[in-house]
Amino acid sequence: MMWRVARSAASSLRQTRRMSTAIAGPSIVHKRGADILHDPWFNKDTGFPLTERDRLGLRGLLPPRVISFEQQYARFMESYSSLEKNTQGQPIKVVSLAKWRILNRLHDRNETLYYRVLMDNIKSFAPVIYTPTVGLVCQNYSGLFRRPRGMYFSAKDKGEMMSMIYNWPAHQVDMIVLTDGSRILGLGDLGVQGMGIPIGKLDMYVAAAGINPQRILPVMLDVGTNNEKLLKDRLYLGLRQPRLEGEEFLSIVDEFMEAVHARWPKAIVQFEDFQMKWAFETLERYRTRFCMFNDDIQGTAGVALAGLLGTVRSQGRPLTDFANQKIVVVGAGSAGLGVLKMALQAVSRMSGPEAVPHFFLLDKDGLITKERKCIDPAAVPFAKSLGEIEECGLNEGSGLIEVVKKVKPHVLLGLSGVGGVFNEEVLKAMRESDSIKPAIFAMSNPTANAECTGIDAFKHAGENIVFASGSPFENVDLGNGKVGHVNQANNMYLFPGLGLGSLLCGARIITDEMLQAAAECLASYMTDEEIQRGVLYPSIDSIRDITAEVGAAVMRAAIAQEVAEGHGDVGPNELSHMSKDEIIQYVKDNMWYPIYSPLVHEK
Ligand SMILES: NC(=O)C1=CN([C@@H]2O[C@H](COP(=O)(O)OP(=O)(O)OC[C@H]3O[C@@H](n4cnc5c(N)ncnc54)[C@H](O)[C@@H]3O)[C@@H](O)[C@H]2O)C=CC1
Ligand SMILES: CC(=O)C(=O)O
Ligand SMILES: [Mg+2]
Repeated sequence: MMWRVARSAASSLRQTRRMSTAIAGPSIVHKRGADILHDPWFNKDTGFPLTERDRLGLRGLLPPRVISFEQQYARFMESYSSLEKNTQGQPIKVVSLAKWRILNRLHDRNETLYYRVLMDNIKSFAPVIYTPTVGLVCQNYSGLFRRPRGMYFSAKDKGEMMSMIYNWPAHQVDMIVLTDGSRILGLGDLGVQGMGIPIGKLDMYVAAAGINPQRILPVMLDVGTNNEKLLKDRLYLGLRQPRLEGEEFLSIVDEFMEAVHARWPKAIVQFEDFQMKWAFETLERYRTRFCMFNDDIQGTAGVALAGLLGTVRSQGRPLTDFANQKIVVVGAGSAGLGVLKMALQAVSRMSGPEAVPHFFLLDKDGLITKERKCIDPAAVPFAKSLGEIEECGLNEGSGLIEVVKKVKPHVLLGLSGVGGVFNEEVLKAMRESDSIKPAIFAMSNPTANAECTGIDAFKHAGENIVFASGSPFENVDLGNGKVGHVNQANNMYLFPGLGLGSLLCGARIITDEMLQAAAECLASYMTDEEIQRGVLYPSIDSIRDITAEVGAAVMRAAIAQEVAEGHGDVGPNELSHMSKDEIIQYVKDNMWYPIYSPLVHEK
C-alpha cells in the first residue's frame, strides 16, 4: 500500500531528521565550527564523534574525550538531583525557578538531550516546564529573559507581518501556539510575559505527541497590556500601551493568520489563554477558514468530558446515565462554558435531543439565571429559569454553598481561577451529594489558584470521592494503608493528540466531531478496575501512548467527515483505506524521537 511506503519514508526522515537543512556534499549540516556548537538543534556538546569534529571544523573547540549520549544524559540527571538536594528547605518559588533554569539552559544548548530527558522524566519535569512553574516563569518573564525563542508580533508590526513571517528560519512549521497574554492560567493579564505558555505547550507537543521541535513555533501577539504593574515595570519587555480593542485587535489577529497561512498553509494554530471575549470570537471567526482550535475552550472541554464520563462509570452506572448527573460548574469563562457546551452535546447524543441536563452554572456573582442582566450570550443556554431554581429551593444569584447544599450535585467542577473557593464548608456539603462517589474537579491553574487541594478535598468531602485538579498534587494518604488518588484533569491529555491527528491527516479544519472523538478516546482509555479506584485519567508517564490513541481517533473522525486532505505523500485516498490499527501505527511511526543523528555522510 502507498502509505506504507510513505511510512518508511517518514521513519527514515526521522532517523536523519537533521537533513532538512542538508546541502549536497559530504556534510549534512550547512554550518561549521562554533556555529554548530551554538545551534541547539545540531549541537551534541561533548558527544560529537571524532569524524564529525574533523569534518565540521570542530577540532580543538571541544575537550578531547568523546562522551556518549547516555553519559551526557546521566550527567544532566546527576546535576538535577544535586540541585534538588542543594535547594532543600528553600522557598518553593526559588526551588521551582532553579529547576526551570537548569532545564531551560539545556533547552538553549542541546535540544536532542533536552527533549530526551523531558520525555523520559515527564512526570518530574512537566510541573517545571508546564503548570505550575510556567505560571511563575510568566510572572517573572522579563527578568528571566536571556535568549529569544519563538516569534513576537506586536501592534507596531501592523502591515509588516507578511514579510516578518519569513524571518522565521525553519522552512516548515507544523504547529503554532499563539497567545495574546490576556488571561495566563488563573494569573490574569501578563502581556508579553505570557510567552512562557506557548513555549511550555509546545514542549508538551514534542514530549507527548512527538511533533518535530524544528517545526514548532511559539508566538506572542503583543497588543499591549492592561496590567498596571507591568506597564510601570521598567524591565517589562512588551509594548507599554493599553490593549487594543475591537476592530483594531481583530485586524492584528487577522493579519497574523493570513501571514501564517500564506507561508505554511498546513500549519495548525492553537489559540491559548486569550481572555474570554476574544477566545470565543476568534474561534468562530477562524474555525471554518483555518486549521485551528482554542485549547481553553475545546481542549479543556474534551478532557473534562472524559473525566465526567469516568465519574458516571465510577458510580457503577451506564454512560446513558450522564444526562441524570447533577453538575455544578463554578466559573463561566472560556473554559467553564466550553465544558458545558460539550457536555450538553454529549447528553443530547446519548439520551436524545429532548433530554434535559442538570447543569448549574455559577460565576463571581453566583448562580446564573435567565433573569440576570448582561448575561453573556455563550452562557444563555445554561442559565436557569426562575421556575427551575425555585424547584431546587434556590434564588436568583444564590451563592456556591447554597447551591451545593440544595442541589446535592454528583459533580462539583471548578474553572473559576480562584484559589480555595471550594472551602471547608463547600467540601463538607459535598458529603450530602446524591452520588455514591461524589466528584470534585478543582481544575484552575496554577496550584495556588486551584479551587481546593487534594488533601482538603479528601479530608472534608470524605474518602469516597473522586478528585481531579488542573495542576498536579500528590496522592493523599488516607491512613490505614489507603490512598486517595489525585487525577490531573488538564488539557495536556487532549491538545497534543488533537494537534497531531489533525496534522497527520492534513485536516482542513478541526470539527466538533474530531474533538468528540478525542474525548471519547480518552474516556475509554481507562479500565473499569482503574475507574473503580478513582483513576479517571492515565498517568502522565503514558502520555505518549494516550496521545497516539487520541491522535488516531481524531484522524478517523476527520477522514469520516472528509476534511482530511492528506499529509506528505499520504493522500486522502490512502488515508481512507487505512484500518484502525494501521492508523494507530501510522501515527506512532510519525512521532519524532530524540536521538543524535549523523551530521556528515559516511565516505
Ligand atoms: N485544567 C485545565 O486543563 C484548564 C484550566 N483552566 C483554568 O481555568 C481557570 C479559568 O479559565 P477561563 O475560563 O479561561 O477564565 P475566564 O476569566 O474566562 O473565566 C473565569 C470565570 O470565573 C468566574 N469567577 C471568578 N471568581 C469567581 C468566584 N469567586 N466564584 C465563582 N466564579 C468565579 C468569573 O466570573 C468567570 O466567569 C484558569 O485558572 C485556568 O488556568 C483553563 C483551561 C484549561
Ligand atoms: C491548562 C490551561 O490551558 C490553562 O490553565 O489555561
Ligand atoms: Mg490555557
